[in-house]
Amino acid sequence: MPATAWPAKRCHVRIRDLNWQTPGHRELEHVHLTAMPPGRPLEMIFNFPLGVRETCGQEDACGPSPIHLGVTPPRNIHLPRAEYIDWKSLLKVGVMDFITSTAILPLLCGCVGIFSLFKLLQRLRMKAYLRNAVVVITGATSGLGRECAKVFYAAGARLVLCGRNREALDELTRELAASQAAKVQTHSPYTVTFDLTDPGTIVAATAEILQCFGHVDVLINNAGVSYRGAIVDTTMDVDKRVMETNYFGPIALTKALLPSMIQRRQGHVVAISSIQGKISLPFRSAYAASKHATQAFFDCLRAEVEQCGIEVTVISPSYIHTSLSLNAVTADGSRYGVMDEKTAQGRSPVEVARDVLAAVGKRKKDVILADLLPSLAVYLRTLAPGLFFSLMASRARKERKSKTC
Ligand SMILES: NC(=O)C1=CN([C@@H]2O[C@H](COP(=O)(O)OP(=O)(O)OC[C@H]3O[C@@H](n4cnc5c(N)ncnc54)[C@H](OP(=O)(O)O)[C@@H]3O)[C@@H](O)[C@H]2O)C=CC1
Ligand SMILES: CCCCCCCCCCCCCCCC(=O)OCC(=O)COP(=O)(O)O
Repeated sequence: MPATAWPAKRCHVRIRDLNWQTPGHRELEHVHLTAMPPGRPLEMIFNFPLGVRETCGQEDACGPSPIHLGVTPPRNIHLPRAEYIDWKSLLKVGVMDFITSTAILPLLCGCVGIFSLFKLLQRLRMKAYLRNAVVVITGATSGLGRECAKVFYAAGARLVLCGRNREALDELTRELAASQAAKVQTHSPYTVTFDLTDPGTIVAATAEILQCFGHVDVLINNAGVSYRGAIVDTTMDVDKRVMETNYFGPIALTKALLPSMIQRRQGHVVAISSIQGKISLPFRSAYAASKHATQAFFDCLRAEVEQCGIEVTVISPSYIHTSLSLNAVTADGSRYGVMDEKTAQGRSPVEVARDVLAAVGKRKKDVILADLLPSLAVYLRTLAPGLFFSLMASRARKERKSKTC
């Protein structure tokens, strides 16, 4: 359509943010340029405002109406080159061309095939790694430890279940024996009772385990206790108790088993830490400190024993629905005894146990098991510490207020 057929009415021309005038100073309104590879005739869509009816060389057009000008834009209409090209449409056409071209389909199929094969091999390797492996789990009487016992049992591991409560360990053993879910050959677990705050019992338990099995393939340091209290009110005995349970106990157990692992040039040490091993929350001082120490110790260990063929995995979960808050110790050493809302809303321990199994099977080094907010908090602590500390201070003010009011 020649330029003379453009609407006689005064309209505005708008191309993205550009206003420009047509030859003869007639203004068009809402002209949209569509796909126009260089050298192709210009196509314009005249989009008249509601209520304005106009004949744009077509029958009574109202609203968007494409007009193929059949000419290149007049010289006195200056449009930047980019405005001539609808990149989206061009990209779509390009991608479709690329996909339907002869090479890409076989290439895509090949990639999917290789990826599936890789995943299959990874699963087989993981299964082989855990089948018949001697796996020691501390804190198996409750929460995450109990669920870990179930998933590692179903994977065919030879379990050593540790805890302070013999009855609870026996009950778990009966439950495992009654479960039918396993697809592989399972092994009746061995149970050992000891208290992580008592170094003597740790040494004796290690000797018992090594005497019975000869070696340990995987040690899962899961047992732990949390804490609720203000630093100013907390006795040193409480700080020590939390550190003994969460830090000194697990490292004593690890050190007791390490020589046999080094001798075999094989073994895997797992630490169930916490997001609070990476960030510190107010009124959790003893717990956060013990988890930070755990993270640091096992990071050092990983570096030191890598050349001996020993793997170290630190797992940092966010809230899990267990008895952790109920069992937490308070500033004066008494049991907190409250199921916190955040704990109750936490992930199911079954799911977390499956993630632990996968992390161990894949020999991961450091795993965060958390939603977006706690994960972001970890990065914020590193990238914008000032902002993170302000957020924590305001959290402390709010929490203190809710306690006193
Ligand atoms: N729940 C959560 O929100 C989160 C938990 N974690 C971590 O997960 C791990 C498991 O805790 P979870 O299952 O949640 O809590 P639970 O309280 O349910 O389980 C804790 C386990 O640790 C054992 N334990 C505690 N003190 C000792 C001790 N002195 N000696 C030997 N065993 C002891 C308990 O044994 P007993 O039955 O004898 O008391 C119990 O089996 C902990 O390390 C915790 O820090 C990490 C992030 C979040
Ligand atoms: C860019 C925006 C970033 C926004 C970040 C805001 C910071 C918000 C703070 C989030 C804190 C998450 C805390 C998670 C704590 C946690 O998961 O702890 C796990 C435990 O070990 C639980 O133990 P507890 O005894 O405390 O129940």
